[in-house]
Amino acid sequence: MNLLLALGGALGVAMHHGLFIHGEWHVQAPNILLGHIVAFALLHVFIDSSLISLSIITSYLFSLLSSITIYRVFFHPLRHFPGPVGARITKLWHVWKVRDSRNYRVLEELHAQYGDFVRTGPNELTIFHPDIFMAIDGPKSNCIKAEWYDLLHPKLSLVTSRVKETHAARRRQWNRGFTSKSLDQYITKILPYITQLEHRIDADIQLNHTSEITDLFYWFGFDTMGDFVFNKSFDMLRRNEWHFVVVLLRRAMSILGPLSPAPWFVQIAFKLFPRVWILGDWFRMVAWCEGQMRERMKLPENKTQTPDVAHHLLQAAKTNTADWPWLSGDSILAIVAGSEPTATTLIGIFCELARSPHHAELIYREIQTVDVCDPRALAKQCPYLEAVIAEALRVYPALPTGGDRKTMEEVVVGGVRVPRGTTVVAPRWSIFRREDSFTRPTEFLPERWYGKEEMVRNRAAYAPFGTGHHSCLGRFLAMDEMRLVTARLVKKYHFRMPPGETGECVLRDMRDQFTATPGRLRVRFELR
Ligand code: HEM
Repeated sequence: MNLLLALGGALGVAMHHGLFIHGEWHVQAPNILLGHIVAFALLHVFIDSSLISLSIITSYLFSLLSSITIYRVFFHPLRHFPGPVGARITKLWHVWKVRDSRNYRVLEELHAQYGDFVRTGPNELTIFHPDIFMAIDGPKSNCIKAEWYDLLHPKLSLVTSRVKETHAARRRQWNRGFTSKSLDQYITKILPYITQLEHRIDADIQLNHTSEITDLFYWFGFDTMGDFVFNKSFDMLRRNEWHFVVVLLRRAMSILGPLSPAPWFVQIAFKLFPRVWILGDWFRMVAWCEGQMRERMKLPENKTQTPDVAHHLLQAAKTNTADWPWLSGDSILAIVAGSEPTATTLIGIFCELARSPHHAELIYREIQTVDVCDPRALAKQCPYLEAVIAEALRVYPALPTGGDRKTMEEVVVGGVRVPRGTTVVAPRWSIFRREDSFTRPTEFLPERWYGKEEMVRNRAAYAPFGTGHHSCLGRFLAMDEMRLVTARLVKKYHFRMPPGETGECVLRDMRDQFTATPGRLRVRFELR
């Protein structure tokens, strides 16, 4: 018996030092879990005494977990970095802390307590230093996307692609859909949705209703992206109701709030329980998107129609079947990447304009002589509008904490050495609110981007669209959308908070699910 117990213990240590300590295991997590369950069951069958088999299993698990804990606390290359003890041992600590999907708040508290470099996981550092964006994504960086991006594994997509060369090749394909010629063509696609948005607001005014602007901006974001990706709008603005697939998508995304800190947990949930609870929503949504892309592939090309983002990807897939597996992952992530961040920023802009109408009046003065359907003219001639958008991107970051990277060699940030193989988190929420980088950082002050530039003390601390080879591909499209929507609505309406509303709940109730989900905003519109 004692020998068997010792063997169980030795196997636990051997599994840790011989296997688990090397490389990544998150994708295999479901198989590891199943493998252990099967091995334990077999042990139980082959050893007559349940007491002996249970003792061996306990001894194995105890020594495996103890070995992991001792290594992580006392011998890990990150052991000298400060951070909560629980976080050093397991990411389950973090999962528990963000069970209400407020990771940006958890990290902000850790920042206040431990400083600019915090060990937030056994192998993870959260870095609040303003140089971090350039260090992990700048031209000299060798960092890759971290384990989190295996979310869709084995599906392929540009956003989740972790191999540098594969990502670069796919990004070249995508770039064809974002040339300046394409962007000009997209304007004709965006404008009808702004008209539909106005119709919704006009209907609210006629009925003397307050507008649910959160819903309206989400509908706008998803309708336009539906058109850009499937050549088919979700039609929510026109129908005045949520589309079931968008509801499924948003419900499924909510799982990323609590589970994002532990990618292995996500793998287990998605692979072992695909039909359980909101996970089923994810798979139904994926199946729907795949169906849309298949239908679209069958349609003959319509030469008179304005090409959209997916047009270029589909053209490539028609001649090269190797591109096929990319299409469904890319379509889903383009919908998510393109609609939610734009909606979040628009909600932030209109929350601030409704709260302090003088911002809207300054924009109104600027747009008097400008064509509000021409984003190029707006960009050139309306610096205050640009400043309002820039400040909204800072105060309402669309990716508050998401975007983890992994160092492939030692990286130095602000004089601190970050070891090779570390997962690095760069939380925009906190970095965009650094006192040493922005004067009065928690206030919405567009003048810091126009007129009072000295209020931006360190430009490196601002990267709302990311930077370098992993930066946002749709940033120019997003900027055009935000310019057009803001200018058109400011030109047509006065707006204010309804009685009893302050707009505070937009940030107070914001959830962090990789992309931000702001709290509810209601605005009272009147025709000018
Ligand atoms: C205000 C609006 C937007 C903001 C703030 C924003 C921000 C970002 C950020 C920070 C990233 C880097 C994510 C990461 O590190 O994983 C990103 C990536 C990306 N964004 Fe956006 N985005 C916006 C709108 C859009 C739009 C309209 C599209 C259109 C399709 C888009 C498409 C993408 C794509 C494809 C990527 C992945 C790029 C890559 O991995 O190479 N985004 N975005």
